[in-house]
Amino acid sequence: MSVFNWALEEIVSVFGILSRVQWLGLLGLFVLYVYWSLTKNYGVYEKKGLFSIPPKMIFGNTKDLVMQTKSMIQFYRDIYKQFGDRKYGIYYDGTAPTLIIKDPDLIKQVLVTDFDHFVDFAFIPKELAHLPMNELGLSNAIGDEWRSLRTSITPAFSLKNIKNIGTKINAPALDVIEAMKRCPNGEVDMEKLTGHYAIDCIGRIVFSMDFQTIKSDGNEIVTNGDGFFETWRFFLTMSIPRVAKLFNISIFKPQSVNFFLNMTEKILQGRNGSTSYPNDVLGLMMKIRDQKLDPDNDDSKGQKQALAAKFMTDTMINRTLMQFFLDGYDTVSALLSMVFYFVAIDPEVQDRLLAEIDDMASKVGANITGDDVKELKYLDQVFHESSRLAAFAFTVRRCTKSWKIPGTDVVIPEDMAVMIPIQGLHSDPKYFPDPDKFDPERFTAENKLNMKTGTFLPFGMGPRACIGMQIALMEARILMYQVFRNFRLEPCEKTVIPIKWRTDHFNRIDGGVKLKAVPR
Ligand code: HEM
Repeated sequence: MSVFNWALEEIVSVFGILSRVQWLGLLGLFVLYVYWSLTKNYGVYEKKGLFSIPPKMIFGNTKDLVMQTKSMIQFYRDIYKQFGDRKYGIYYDGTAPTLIIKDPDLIKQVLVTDFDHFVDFAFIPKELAHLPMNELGLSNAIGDEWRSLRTSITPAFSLKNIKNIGTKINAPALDVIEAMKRCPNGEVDMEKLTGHYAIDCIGRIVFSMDFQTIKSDGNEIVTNGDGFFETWRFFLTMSIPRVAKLFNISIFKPQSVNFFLNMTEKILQGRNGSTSYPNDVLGLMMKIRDQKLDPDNDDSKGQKQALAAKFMTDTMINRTLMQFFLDGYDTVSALLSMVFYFVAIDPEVQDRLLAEIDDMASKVGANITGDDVKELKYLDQVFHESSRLAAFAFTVRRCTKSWKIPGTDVVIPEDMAVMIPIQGLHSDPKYFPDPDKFDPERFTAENKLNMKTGTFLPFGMGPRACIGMQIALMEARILMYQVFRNFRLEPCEKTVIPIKWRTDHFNRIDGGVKLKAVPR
């Protein structure tokens, strides 16, 4: 007797009411139901005239991503190409149809003009967004709550308000230089160093504290920052959110989230007794909470202060502080390490960059300020070109109010995800000729004027664009200035050329960024 027959006999003997044939019928119905629920969405939009890539059961179009047979960057570049000259189409994220938009004008419409229809991010499944374990502050807030929160915390991210930001982060940049000098044979691990730098910058900008991550070559802040993201959690919560909800599986590792929440809570409590407001992001958030922003000196929201204060509770301050570690650490480190990689393997670009930096160094030496560094035009070009090639693969909005695709009768319903394939756009020869070439000339002032809006989106676009962009840019400029003022970077034996993107990370490369730093 086969195991199947035996199992059937057992069931029949336990529930002897149904015959073997009836049981088989029930099983058949169950299988049909599962098949129907896994495929019911496939083909719905195709019938309305939208193009799609034929989906596979369960995976939809995401098999290479879920099985990690392609990097995220390559995956989204390939998906984009498969839509050919079409302006949009349907892409299946597992079983869920997602509108993918390729056309820059439509992208602008979704992200800016018709933002009202696409207020929410769809990175986190809706059913998980409001569980206490996934409450992260701004980036998972939705609808009106997001609007009020964003207005409320925006002044805390304004460079006009974070006084002397350049000078504050010059100290960690100089710490990086000292750490580079200590590296045996000048072999530097730029992923590690930029990671430590990003953490120490958060310490200075947000808390006016020296976390000493660079000096100590890593500490528990780094370990917990690295621990936030676990691939299995990400895929499980994204693909089967109901299971994640049932078993209380959070999107980010709870130990890391709790570590940072406890740390920020202690710092906030320590400050709450004082009547002064230190000049840092935490001080600004406290000013917003207490309605103490001064329109004469601060980039404030004037009479909106009372409303802003309503949302700036201590809990929200804590969660926003934690978000600096979640959103402002790995992003900055991954992109900055790639900046150093691209420059190291392109001696001509490096020569030009060094010339510009030397010119500035002859005037200000090591003590560069935020205003000085903004004058380094070629440095900015290099940063932007790096952020074109090493950008996040995509961003995604959730349709919050049904939306008719212009020029068609197709209506995108509430809750459907709309994906903007950033990496596809950044590598489209129509917008960036010879797209694989690292060419900072694309970002001269003149060429930027000719760049089509909606094609270059390393920080997103519209009201929901990255709130930390100016801070990230400042961190990049200061570190680039100090590194190239002191060293020439070259590839070494451990440098991985050509680029091979990791399959388990958004925008890092296999083998990391190991380079040789030659003192100048
Ligand atoms: C190189 C570094 C960074 C990159 C490439 C980056 C990129 C992005 C992108 C692509 C988005 C989505 C935008 C959209 O869909 O339109 C985003 C959102 C966001 N970023 Fe950044 N980011 C960086 C650094 C930072 C920093 C330093 C912070 C500081 C805390 C930060 C905080 C945020 C937040 C809070 C959001 C969500 C905004 C909202 O929900 O309104 N990011 N970022």
